[in-house]
Amino acid sequence: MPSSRADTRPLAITCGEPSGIGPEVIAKARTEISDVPFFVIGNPDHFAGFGALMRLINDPSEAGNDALCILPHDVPGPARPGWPDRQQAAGVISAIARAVDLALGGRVSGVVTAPIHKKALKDGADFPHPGHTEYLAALAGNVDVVMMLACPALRVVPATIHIALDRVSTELTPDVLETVLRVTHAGLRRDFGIAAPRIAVAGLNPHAGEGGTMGRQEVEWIADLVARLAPELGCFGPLPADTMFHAGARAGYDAAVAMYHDQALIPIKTIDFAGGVNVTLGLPFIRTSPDHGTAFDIAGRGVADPTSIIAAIRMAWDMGQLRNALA
Ligand SMILES: NC(=O)C1=CN([C@@H]2O[C@H](COP(=O)(O)OP(=O)(O)OC[C@H]3O[C@@H](n4cnc5c(N)ncnc54)[C@H](O)[C@@H]3O)[C@@H](O)[C@H]2O)C=CC1
Ligand SMILES: NCC(=O)COP(=O)(O)O
Repeated sequence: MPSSRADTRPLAITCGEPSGIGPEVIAKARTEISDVPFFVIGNPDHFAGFGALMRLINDPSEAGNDALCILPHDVPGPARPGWPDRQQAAGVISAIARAVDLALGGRVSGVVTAPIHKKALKDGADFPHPGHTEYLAALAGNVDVVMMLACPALRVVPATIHIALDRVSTELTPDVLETVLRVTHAGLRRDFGIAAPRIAVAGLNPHAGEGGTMGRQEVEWIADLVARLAPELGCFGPLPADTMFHAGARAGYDAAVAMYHDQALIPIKTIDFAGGVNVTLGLPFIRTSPDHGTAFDIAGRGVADPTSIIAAIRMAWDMGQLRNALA
């Protein structure tokens, strides 16, 4: 029988890159959200000066809505806006691992990650992953995950994520695409409450290959794969990517699966950069993130817009309530 009780566990927010806009937007989010308990894993010094009342906690159970609650974590040194410190990289990474431990242990209702600077983590701590998505999948036991970017007007999934363009056509295989479609379908049902998702699949090549004249993947395997999975997963395509994101086309699907990073992220960041949320589907816990990065060019100026992290916090919270209600 579905549970009628709310999930009252707080969300854990990871500090992300201290010299980016993460601390500022987290603090701003706290001043605007009064109905979601959350706490940050990070160095309290990095969150001072952004207008939020702060309270240090020793355990997630002490988190509330009254202040920006901080679970202190060893991310040493001051934050210098726009200038990442190599000595902070290990702490930024271990804060993510700590949040995952709390989530896997059932101590928090979900994890929201503030932006990391991938190169700073590589330079400072030889971070072997291209982003959170891949790191979280590894921490969770190498599960199959997909990256979804979601806003009220559009949900998109890149089938390949942080790889160079010249690797896309070899790394995009039938197995990869089938897994992405399955994880996307399951995520739409579980976390977005869509009973029978419709998933539009983009072609890889211009005009979805134009019958094989502009690329062969569509006629050689993508169309057959999509057709085979259609009865089970509600997928259709491949569609020409250049014409599947206008408003009329978007009305025909619940999510679009694109073949590579920019094919998916350009439309959503154009439509709703402020309100987009990055959500990882397939993990054994909830994870969301703002769609933007560390924005070094504006860090420390007080002008960062918290809309995306607010949407990320609300989405994680709502997903937690939905999962709890259905448990
Ligand atoms: N979830 C994550 O950890 C993400 C991390 N990144 C990382 O962030 C770093 C910088 O990436 P960029 O491509 O420069 O993208 P970015 O999103 O950091 O910045 C792009 C442009 O948007 C502006 N902008 C971004 N967020 C804003 C906000 N909240 N308010 C006002 N203006 C905002 C910036 O000032 C900049 O002009 C890279 O290392 C990238 O990998 C990027 C996206 C997500
Ligand atoms: N372009 C999206 C991005 O970089 C976020 O990636 P992740 O860190 O959430 O895997």
